[in-house]
Amino acid sequence: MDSLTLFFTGALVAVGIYWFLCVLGPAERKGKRAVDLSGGSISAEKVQDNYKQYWSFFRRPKEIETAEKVPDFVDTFYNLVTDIYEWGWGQSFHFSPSIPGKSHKDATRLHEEMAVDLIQVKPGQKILDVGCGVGGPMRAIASHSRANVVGITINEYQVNRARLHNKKAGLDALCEVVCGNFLQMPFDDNSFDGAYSIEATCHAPKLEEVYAEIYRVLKPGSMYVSYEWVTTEKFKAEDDEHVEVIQGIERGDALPGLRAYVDIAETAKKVGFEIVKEKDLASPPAKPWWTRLKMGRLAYWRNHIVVQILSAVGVAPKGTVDVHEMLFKTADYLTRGGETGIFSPMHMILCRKPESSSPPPEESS
Ligand SMILES: C=C(CC[C@@H](C)[C@H]1CC[C@H]2C3=CC[C@H]4[C@H](C)[C@@H](O)CC[C@]4(C)[C@H]3CC[C@]12C)C(C)C
Ligand SMILES: C[S@@+](CC[C@H](N)C(=O)[O-])C[C@H]1O[C@@H](n2cnc3c(N)ncnc32)[C@H](O)[C@@H]1O
Repeated sequence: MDSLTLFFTGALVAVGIYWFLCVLGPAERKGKRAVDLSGGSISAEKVQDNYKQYWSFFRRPKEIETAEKVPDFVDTFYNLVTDIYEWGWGQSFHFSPSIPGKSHKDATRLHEEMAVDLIQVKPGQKILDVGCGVGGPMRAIASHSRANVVGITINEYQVNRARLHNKKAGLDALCEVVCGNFLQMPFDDNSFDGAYSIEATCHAPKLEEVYAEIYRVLKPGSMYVSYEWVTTEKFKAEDDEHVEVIQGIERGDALPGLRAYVDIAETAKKVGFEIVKEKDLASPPAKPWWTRLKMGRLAYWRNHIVVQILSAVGVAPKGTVDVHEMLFKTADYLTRGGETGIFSPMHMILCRKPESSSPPPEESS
């Protein structure tokens, strides 16, 4: 073996060890390894077709006419992305402002705890997590508040992941997960002491429908807080670059059209809520939420190579490469949305269901 061959063999072994330790290793601790990437509840051979269907549906979010089909496509989206999210981001599928001196993990947890502090629940009370993902926020919130949390998600694969994580964390006595549509929830009227949604109701084709459902299941006098995805006052519909960024965010995140920040409180009032507080948690002095996305760019390239190799050797389903590429591009649109200030993923609204709840005013036709 000449010295050049020896050098390249050594370099390959070193890269292999680096991948094993730095790529597969840390992900394992988060609960998902690259070699376990799947299409959620979709069988491996159908992942590519499902991705194509998803893409043709959400390519033009503003033109989605059949609102009834949205939850099904959102379900498909989460089958396609859940493992990649867990592998590359962790168990909390949302953003949080950066906090100097704190890790992403701590900043995420503090953002979640703030939600439950705002709705002022007591230990033992029952609260609802609307669009709970694999339950990262639910576990942080249950540990912090000692309230009983019931989470709902449309995606069955996430239900199984969340239940597994709850059990592993020893929190299954406090945390329950239900598979269902948040537009028609399988819960009784006036049955929860509080509710929260973290970056989830943006998937509802009509915000009014999900807010009305949350209002229905809350006990009178109890509170609901939501972190909403919105376009801010800086967004100008006549600016082509703004439109490109917002459409990029909608396509890559299964959104049937982003809402303007002014619509949030209007909709909450319309279904009967009193508005207690409203604040864009992304605005200064909060530190940028998108730095975590920017810092990950090098890791995304590395991940892309890993996904390509795993897909080529048949470990990851065909189509995983397309999904990963879509997320790669989405990360860029989200970063541009943050840097330009035209988009916020954390427009916070805190509402109360009045003590004596008269039915909300009828829509005039
Ligand atoms: C609230 C929603 C999801 C928000 C975020 C949790 C996700 C939005 C974009 C996702 C990602 C983009 C790039 C991926 C990267 C290419 C890959 O290698 C590792 C995973 C990513 C970082 C991934 C992680 C989750 C996001 C940041 C929406 C859907 C309403
Ligand atoms: C971006 S994830 C956020 C998850 C979680 N809140 C978190 O922060 O980790 C959005 C969640 O909303 C859920 N969702 C979207 N549309 C839904 C619907 N119609 N009914 C129930 N859940 C839905 C998705 O399944 C997913 O779990």
